[in-house]
Amino acid sequence: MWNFNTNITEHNRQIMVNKSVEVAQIEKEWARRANARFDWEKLKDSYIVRQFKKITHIGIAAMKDESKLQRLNHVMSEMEEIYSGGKVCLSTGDCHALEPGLTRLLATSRDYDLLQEVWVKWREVTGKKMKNLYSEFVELINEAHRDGGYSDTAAAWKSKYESETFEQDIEDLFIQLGPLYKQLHAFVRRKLMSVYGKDKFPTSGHIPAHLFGNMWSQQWNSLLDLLQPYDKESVDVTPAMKEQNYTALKMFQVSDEFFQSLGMLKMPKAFWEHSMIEKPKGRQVQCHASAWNFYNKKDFRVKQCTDVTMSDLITVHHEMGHIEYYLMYKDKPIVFQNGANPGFHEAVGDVLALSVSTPKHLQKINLLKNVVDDKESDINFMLSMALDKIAFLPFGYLMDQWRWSVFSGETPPSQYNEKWWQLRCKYQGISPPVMRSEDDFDPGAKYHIPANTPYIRYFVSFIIQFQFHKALCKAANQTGPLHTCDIYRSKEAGKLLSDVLKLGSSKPWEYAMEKIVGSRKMDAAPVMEYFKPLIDWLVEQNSQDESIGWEDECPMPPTGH
Ligand SMILES: O=C(CCC(O)(O)[C@H](Cc1ccccc1)NC(=O)c1ccccc1)N[C@@H](Cc1c[nH]c2ccccc12)C(=O)O
Ligand SMILES: [Zn+2]
Repeated sequence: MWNFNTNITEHNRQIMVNKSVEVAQIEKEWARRANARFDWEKLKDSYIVRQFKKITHIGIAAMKDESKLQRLNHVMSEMEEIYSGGKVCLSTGDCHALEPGLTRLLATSRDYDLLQEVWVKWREVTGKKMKNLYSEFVELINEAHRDGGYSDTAAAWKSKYESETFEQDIEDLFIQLGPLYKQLHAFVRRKLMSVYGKDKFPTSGHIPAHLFGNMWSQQWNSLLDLLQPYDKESVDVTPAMKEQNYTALKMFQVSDEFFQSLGMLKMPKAFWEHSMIEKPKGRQVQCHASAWNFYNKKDFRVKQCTDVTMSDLITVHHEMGHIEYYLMYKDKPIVFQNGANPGFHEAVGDVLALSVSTPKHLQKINLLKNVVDDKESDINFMLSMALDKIAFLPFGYLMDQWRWSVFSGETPPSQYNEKWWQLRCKYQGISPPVMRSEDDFDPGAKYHIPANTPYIRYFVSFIIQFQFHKALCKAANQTGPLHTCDIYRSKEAGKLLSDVLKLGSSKPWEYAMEKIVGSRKMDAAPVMEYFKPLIDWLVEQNSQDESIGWEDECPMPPTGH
């Protein structure tokens, strides 16, 4: 897997596909033995029962027909290759890959037509090319999970949260945070109208999807220079990082130092020796960031095509959070070497990044100079955080709403793109800049769809990371508003977090949640508390805006163009 992802060749694909079939045989045999020899569900020791449960739930390896498993792995590697090889040639003559070229263009250009060309062409060279592969993939992966005892793939994915009410809980959280998103959406829409002209916006209230500075409109922090309400030093420290000749290595060292300041574990030698932290020249790699566990208690790696930007500094913390979790549970039985639930694994690094992002912390590490502590600076900062964390919520929610409907059969291949845009228009209040059809396959333009990586974990993470942040700030004796808290150097906060990370998946996640935050439920209150001053400010800013919100249905995109 590592070799294929860091050097995509036919040779490495063959090895990877064959290897995964071989590993599946072993997992299947162990699961068979466990079930044949023990009536383990009736055992009294819940710790033992839990281990048996993990041994017998082996994912797609359960596929009975080996040649179908071979085909499934091949189809997945083909989709990943299409995505990672995606290149877009613009009418300017320049050709770019997603990272860093298209990402930089989308983040910095304010040219409506150029942004639209990048948005359309990326979808042509990725999603459009994998539509048939994806429908074959859905059939095969559903068969694999049915062989494993689940009704479909969605049921297998949801089972990781071990909760009958999981879907309802998620929906409740999304509804609870909807008004906050609507306020932010109205504020951003008004500003973008003043930049691009009202005539570029549909009367339905939607915002054209290519104007957010992000390929998927999932995080809007690249728009901060347009949106920052008060003229103060920008909290986007990308210029300072470039000025100080930051390198990818320096960014990882900054993150490593933060973890150590909490008394948490530093990166082992192998991490610094084997990680791929920059895009290599001369070979095709999967640039989407990821953190790898080689299950030998020594070898842990990050693969990231790091760009020297603040956004990537945050992603560095995200990936290091995965590695920190690996290190914390490395001495647990293999079956427990996982997050308490997938959302926990995604939250670790982001929790630290909430502290790193504060102006006072950025000043501590010399990336901001004359930080003033006044209301206007506060609003600027909270807006920048909302463009990352609040803007993300509907996207984090809808990705698997779409996939669950596909796996369950509710959305057939003939409606893949229609269903996708229904959700995008309804939940995000965005619209496609040009006509879409079923020849397109826009979900495939987002890494996690061809990579078959579940996504609701990020929605869960964006909620629980604020619960963790609040609890760690209390442990660090941080008084003052939640959004100003920086847990840097707090050994108490570090211990509170470490003690839970060490559990891995050996205890139900509600137990782990209770150990950190004192309650067993996901709760949006800390998110609301963190953004409270901004919410009041946005409501006041939007009070003249008669049209908060948008119609459920997608508008007709402009013709011509
Ligand atoms: O996809 C990622 C980061 C990649 C990952 O670290 O989550 C990576 C994805 C992956 C999963 C499986 C195979 C290959 C890649 N996940 C891991 O590396 C990972 C590690 C341990 C356990 C589970 C997943 N972030 C999401 C959204 C996101 C969440 N937090 C963020 C912070 C900053 C920027 C983006 C995000 C995105 O880009 O849409
Ligand atoms: Zn992650």
